[in-house]
Amino acid sequence: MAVTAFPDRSGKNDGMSSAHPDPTGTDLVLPSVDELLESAMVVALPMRRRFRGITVREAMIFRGPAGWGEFAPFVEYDDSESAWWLAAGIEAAYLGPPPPPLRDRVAINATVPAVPAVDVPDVLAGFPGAQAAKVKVAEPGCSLEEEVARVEAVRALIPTVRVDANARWGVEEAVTAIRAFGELEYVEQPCASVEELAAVRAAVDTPIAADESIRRAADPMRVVRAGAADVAILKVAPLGGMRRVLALAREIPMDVVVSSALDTAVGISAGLATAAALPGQPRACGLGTGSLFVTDVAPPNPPIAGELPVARVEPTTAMASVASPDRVQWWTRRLRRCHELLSSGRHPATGSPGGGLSG
Ligand SMILES: O=C(O)CCC(=O)C1=CC=C[C@@H](O)[C@@H]1C(=O)O
Ligand SMILES: [Mg+2]
Repeated sequence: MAVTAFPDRSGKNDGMSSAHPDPTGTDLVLPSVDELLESAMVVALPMRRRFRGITVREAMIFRGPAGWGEFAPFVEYDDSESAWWLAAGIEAAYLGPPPPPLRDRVAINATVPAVPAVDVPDVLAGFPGAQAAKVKVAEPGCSLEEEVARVEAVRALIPTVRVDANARWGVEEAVTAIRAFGELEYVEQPCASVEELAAVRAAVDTPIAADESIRRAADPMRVVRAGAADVAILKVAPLGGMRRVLALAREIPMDVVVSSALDTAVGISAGLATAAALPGQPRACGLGTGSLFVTDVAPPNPPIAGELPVARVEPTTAMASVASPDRVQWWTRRLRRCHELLSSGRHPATGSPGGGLSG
């Protein structure tokens, strides 16, 4: 039973999507939840600034024969969606990174939370040498003028600017904002639906990137078939693992940008290993979010000349803020529920004929 490439997530088909079986597929038996819990640690990482509505990032990491894996779906995600993140963590810990690495360093973009323009230089100082920057916009409570000022403050230091609205605009609002921001590399997920992305894409010259329309979709390829985006943002944890991201990247006829799910250094190492296996000259990846943490599960690893090394990570609890007992219990229960979904063989991340992560 091999680790599959990218099975259809819609649940409508019991087979694979047209993704090619991973040529490096390796047999993998789902470890028991008790085995995972033997090495599991739950951390609560303090963040330098509010990002994605949080100031503390909780995560569970565990060790397997191939290294460390991460299980850190955002706390509001349900078990069915969270099970994809567990599949990714188990792949990293029990299979390790996919071959072949085509590079040993990966260019990363700076990530700018929804900060006032005056704070932008301090934020960018955490991403030395970055040649691109992604700016959070459509922040509740921020005026368009404040967001234009944030984008312009970033562009003054890093000319290649992306923005990410996290699906918060309607079509008209998106078009107005995009025109106000001026020259952008792309706009990530301006609206929620594929249809709205297509409408915005038809109305502006700025390229559109799809993120939530891929990582939170029953069928990640629908945005591609609808011609609703120019760039695909791929995240290892929500999409179920490194091999599934690479299989999806082979399927998608557009540039892909591997980005973080606000992972600890463990999850970031999986993202870097994935980006390192992408053919061609990938754009800068959204894998620099370690700079947003005050402490991580491994020593600080700031980018050098805008790049991060592709390397395994050996966490040390000394570096991390171990979570409180009640949060450890919450994550332990969540792991058990998601593991049950995976071991049932009914979850689309496992058990698909021809392979899969299965019990
Ligand atoms: O892409 C980046 O520069 C960093 C990653 C990033 O922006 C995100 C990580 C996790 C969840 C989201 O808030 C956000 C995104 O939507 O891409
Ligand atoms: Mg995004």
